[in-house]
Amino acid sequence: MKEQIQKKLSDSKAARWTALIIVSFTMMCGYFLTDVMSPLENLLTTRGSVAYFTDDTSVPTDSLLAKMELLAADEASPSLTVESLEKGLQVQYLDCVDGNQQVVEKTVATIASGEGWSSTEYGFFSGSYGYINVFLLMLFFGGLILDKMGIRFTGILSSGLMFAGALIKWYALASDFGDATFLGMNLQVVVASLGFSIFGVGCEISGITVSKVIVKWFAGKELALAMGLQVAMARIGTAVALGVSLPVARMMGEVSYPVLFGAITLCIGFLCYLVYCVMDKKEDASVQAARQEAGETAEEEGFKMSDLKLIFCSKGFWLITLLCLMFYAGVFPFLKFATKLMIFKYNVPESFAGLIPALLPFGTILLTPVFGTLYDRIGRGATLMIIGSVMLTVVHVLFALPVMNYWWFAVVVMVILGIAFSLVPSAMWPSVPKIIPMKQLGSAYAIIFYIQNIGLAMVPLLIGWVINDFATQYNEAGVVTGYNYTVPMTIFALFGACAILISLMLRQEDAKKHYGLEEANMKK
Ligand SMILES: NCCCC[C@H](NC(=O)[C@@H](N)CCCCN)C(=O)O
Repeated sequence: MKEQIQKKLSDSKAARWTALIIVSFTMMCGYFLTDVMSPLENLLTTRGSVAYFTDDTSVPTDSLLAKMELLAADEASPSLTVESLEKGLQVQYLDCVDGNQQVVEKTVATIASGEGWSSTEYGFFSGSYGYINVFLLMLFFGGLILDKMGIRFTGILSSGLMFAGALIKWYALASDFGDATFLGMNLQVVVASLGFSIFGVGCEISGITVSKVIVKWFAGKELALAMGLQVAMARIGTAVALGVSLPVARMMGEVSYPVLFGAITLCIGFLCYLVYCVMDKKEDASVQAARQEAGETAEEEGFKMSDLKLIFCSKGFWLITLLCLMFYAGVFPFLKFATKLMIFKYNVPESFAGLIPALLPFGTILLTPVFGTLYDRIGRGATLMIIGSVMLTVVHVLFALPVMNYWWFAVVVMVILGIAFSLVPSAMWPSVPKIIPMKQLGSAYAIIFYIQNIGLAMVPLLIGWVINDFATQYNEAGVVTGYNYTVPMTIFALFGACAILISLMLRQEDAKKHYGLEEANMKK
């Protein structure tokens, strides 16, 4: 009789890659929503509506109407209103071209309404992703819930929270709050930030859940490649958000439409996670059956609070956590301000400005799995993290330079940042299971994400305030004329410098404790 060996579902290549694609899709939708507002900074911080012309230039409608009135002053022209400006309308107005007053003729492509937020309010809103996670310790509890209640319950809860938060954010942006305030802050900013905070809780808890899902299905197999592919799919979400959000908002004349689209995709992501739960149940059943066949009756011991001690006492764990804080503080918050940086520092036309930051996640889509495979097969994880941190620092120093303000230079620098942003995540995340055992992994990822969220919450707040108070340039009439990005970009470079230091310490610690960070992941 042929001997039958009971196999786990995850031993099937098709099954484990299917599970990966499903959970990665849910995360991709989350990443789309995370950055969907980043390219809209300029529109959000514009007061009143803006007329965009077919030649890709734009003028606030108030100023356009004034310039049109000026030209029509001595003619018996009908009185002009914002409502009379519409798509396809040919307008003539007096404008200063090369120092001379000239009559300019243009065609209106679209009218979009700005929200009139200050840079500080925009920074507050961008950081709100992490407020509940940080101040209500939600990520910490999320890790405990994950280790106690399991992957299925936690994933459903967190993807539901992402969807709910996205709906609140959309409601805030689609509604007119007039001049209403809450605790002295623009009410629209407050409600949008509340939605983004709730979404942030869901997105981060989904992140740790998906990490645990991947370790469950891929441990001892293509772990780093799988993690790299999950991150690559997430980056598609970020890239699409950065690339299409502004054109969509301009076309629809409203900042809320890209968010509505994001909320719809999150609903689909939620449904996908339910499908994964069916697979997860089958995997558990197959593991149970395989154990019984092998005569292993003892159940794996559950998570205990005392297990946290092991995590907190590990120096390697703390170094990875601090590296994560510093490295990510130099990337995700930077993306929130990158589109406006392209417009004002590198003079990129507004409709293309989001495409240059979008190069960053696009590059990582290919490179993260490549570096993941490299780590799986050759090792050198700690060294990859050092190289990535050096590149991050160089990039921000180059962005801080007051010279070389050419669009092609910004493209080159962004590509380098893309390589750095592939190197560090593809080596850092698969290194955590080498330091912390599976049983405490949910809590370990949660603590790392928690500390990382302090950066994701506070850095946009800091940079928004710095741009508002130190980088904005005004003319004598108090009108904003441009921005000087030297100080904000120098702050980002400092995060990179800290990341270099920490990654060097991590390699040293690895050599002492033999975590195996420089060794290959795949067992031959
Ligand atoms: N297996 C862990 C993968 C983590 C990927 C990592 N994500 C994060 O660090 C999140 N805490 C923050 C994501 C913010 C955008 N939603 C990544 O590199 O994206």
